[in-house]
Parts: sequence; structure tokens; C-alpha cells
Amino acid sequence: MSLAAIAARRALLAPRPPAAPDQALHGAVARLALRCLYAELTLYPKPGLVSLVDNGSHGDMNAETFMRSLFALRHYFSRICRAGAHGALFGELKRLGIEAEARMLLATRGINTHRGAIFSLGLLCAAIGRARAQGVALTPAGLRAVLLLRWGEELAAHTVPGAQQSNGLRVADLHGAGGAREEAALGLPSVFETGLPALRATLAAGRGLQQARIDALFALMARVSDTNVFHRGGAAGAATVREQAQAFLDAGGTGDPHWRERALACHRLFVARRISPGGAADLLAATCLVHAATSGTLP
Ligand SMILES: CC(C)(COP(=O)(O)OP(=O)(O)OC[C@H]1O[C@@H](n2cnc3c(N)ncnc32)[C@H](O)[C@@H]1O)[C@@H](O)C(=O)NCCC(=O)NCCS
Ligand SMILES: Nc1ncnc2c1ncn2[C@@H]1O[C@H](COP(=O)(O)OP(=O)(O)OP(=O)(O)O)[C@@H](O)[C@H]1O
Repeated sequence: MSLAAIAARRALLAPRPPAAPDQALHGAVARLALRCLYAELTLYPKPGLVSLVDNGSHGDMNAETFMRSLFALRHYFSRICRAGAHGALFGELKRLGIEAEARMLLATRGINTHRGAIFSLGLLCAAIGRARAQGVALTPAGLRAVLLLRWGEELAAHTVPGAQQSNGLRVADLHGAGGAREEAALGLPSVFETGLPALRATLAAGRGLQQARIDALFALMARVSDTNVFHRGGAAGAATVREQAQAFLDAGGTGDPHWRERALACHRLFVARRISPGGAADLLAATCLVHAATSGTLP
């Protein structure tokens, strides 16, 4: 072995200095975001959505496509958390988001798996970084206030060059669907006012995280103005999602002993109609991120 090779090996084996506290936070936030997206992917039954069990209403993607995309996003969530901590303007977050979309498309060979998640979870990671840097307590109200105060105005005016062709903008015009943009500009009300209370109510009732995630997903489906649903199913598809989700909740959600059969029946109906509540799925992952980040799991 050459001297240079020995030196390189020694450098590799040498103990590393501990990461600076803020660097450790950005890494931990990124890992949390990925874990929440993975938890959404593996949750089952999820009406019309991709899981490890089946591809739901999707012909062009499966769990493997989502896993490849997740792996490609691991640095993005850490970078956007750091940018938030350093007080970045929304333009900088947007640049990181557009770069992450390109990485996702490269990893999936052009399939949109995490566009909504890059946006909503990216914003939350930035808000967590910002809250910590400013000494704001990591509570749901604190996070939402940071998000709105720092980026609310810019989010309300947010457009992306070349996005005129997006499904979201088309159906926003056609059906008046708010989509990801409106949701973010209002400080993710579906996450803070619907998903999180539903998740925590099920946990408080003594049921586990899996059931809490199912209840949160159905609560989100009943509320969210989901451009994915409008794009594929039109106004009728959106009404079906709302009605089916509300019926599941009215029957007691996962508190009903037959909840699994109900959720499976809903899954089969959505697959038959090619409906996929992808916006609600993204917001479920966002809900899990807020829950975990505000429960003392971060360094
Ligand atoms: C705003 C975005 C999401 C564009 O949305 P648009 O509605 O035009 O596109 P599209 O129909 O493809 O929807 C994107 C995704 O949003 C998700 N979504 C749909 N409805 C909703 C909703 N009501 N709430 C949250 N997410 C939703 C869907 O899963 C969908 O995949 C985004 O693509 C964008 O601006 N990208 C640039 C990157 C960026 O600015 N990032 C900022 C980093 S914080
Ligand atoms: N588990 C999941 N299964 C399916 N979609 C999900 C899941 N989790 C999140 N999503 C969201 O749903 C979106 C994919 O939906 P869809 O395929 O309808 O979008 P599209 O590619 O924009 O439209 P289309 O393929 O109909 O032209 C993803 O971008 C993602 O944000």
C-alpha cells in the first residue's frame, strides 16, 4: 500500500470531531422528514395511494420509485433547514426546492413522486431551522407563526417560471381548487388545524401511531382542496373523496372495530375510479413531521 493510501485510510479511521449543534439539528430534521415520508409510504390501507402492498390508482409509480426519490432528497431537507436558520428569503428556499425537484425527476426517470412534499415539508424544515435559530419554542403555534411571519407574504405571491402548464394551476383555474400554494400561503391550516388534532386525538384515545396516521389521513381527505384529485377525477372525484372520508370519520374512524374493512372498501373504490388523494398524503407526512418535531425528538 502506498504512503498516500495509508494516510487516506488513517484519515478515514480517525475519530471525527462532533458536529456543531446547529449542523446536528439540520441533519436530525432531514432524517425526521425522510422518516415521516417513509411512514406515509408504508401506511396501509391508504385510499388510491401507493404503498408497499400495491400501487393504488397509479400505473407509472410504485414503492420503489418513492424510495429512489426519497434517497435523492436526503440532502435537500438538511440544506433548506440550514437556509431557514440563516434567515433566507423565500427566493432561496424556492431555488433549493426547484433543485430538489430536478434531483427527484432524475432519480425517478421523470415521475413526480414528491413534488408536493418537497414544497410543504421543505417549508416546515426551514421553519424549524428558523424557530431554533431565533429561540422560538418548537410548538405547533410557534412553528406556524415563524412560517407565516417570515415567508407568508412571499408565499402568497409565489409563482414558478414555466409553471403555467402545471396540473395544479390548470385545475385551480377550472375548479377554484387552492392546492399546495394556497395551503402554504395560509400557514398550512390543514396540517395545524386538521391533521395534527386528528393524529393527537387518536393517540390520546390510546390507539397507536398507525391508527392515528389513518385517522389523520381521512381527516385531511375530508378537508383538503387537493389539485391531484381535481386533476384526475374532476369535481365529482373531489366530492367522492370528501364524502367517503367524512363517512369513515362519522363511523368513528379507527375507533370503529370494522375500520380496516371500511378503509379497504374506500381504497378499492378510489382505484376503480383512478382517484388519488396525493395532496392529503403529502400533508399527512407534514403532519407527522410537526408532531415529531414538537414532541421533543430533536437535539
Ligand atoms: C407550488 C408547487 C407545489 C406547484 O404546485 P402546482 O399546484 O402548480 O403543481 P402540482 O399540481 O404538480 O402540485 C404539486 C403537488 O402538491 C400536492 N398538493 C395538491 N393539493 C395540495 C394541497 N391542497 N395542499 C398541499 N399539497 C397539495 C400534490 O401532491 C402535488 O403533487 C411547487 O411545485 C413549486 O412551486 N415548486 C417550486 C419549488 C419551490 O418553490 N419550493 C419551495 C421550497 S419551500
Ligand atoms: N403514497 C402516495 N401515493 C401516490 N401519490 C402520492 C403518495 N404520497 C404522495 N403522493 C403525491 O401524489 C402525487 C402524484 O400524483 P399524480 O400521479 O396524480 O401526479 P401527476 O404526475 O402530477 O399527474 P398524472 O400522473 O395524473 O399526470 C405526487 O406528486 C405526490 O405529491
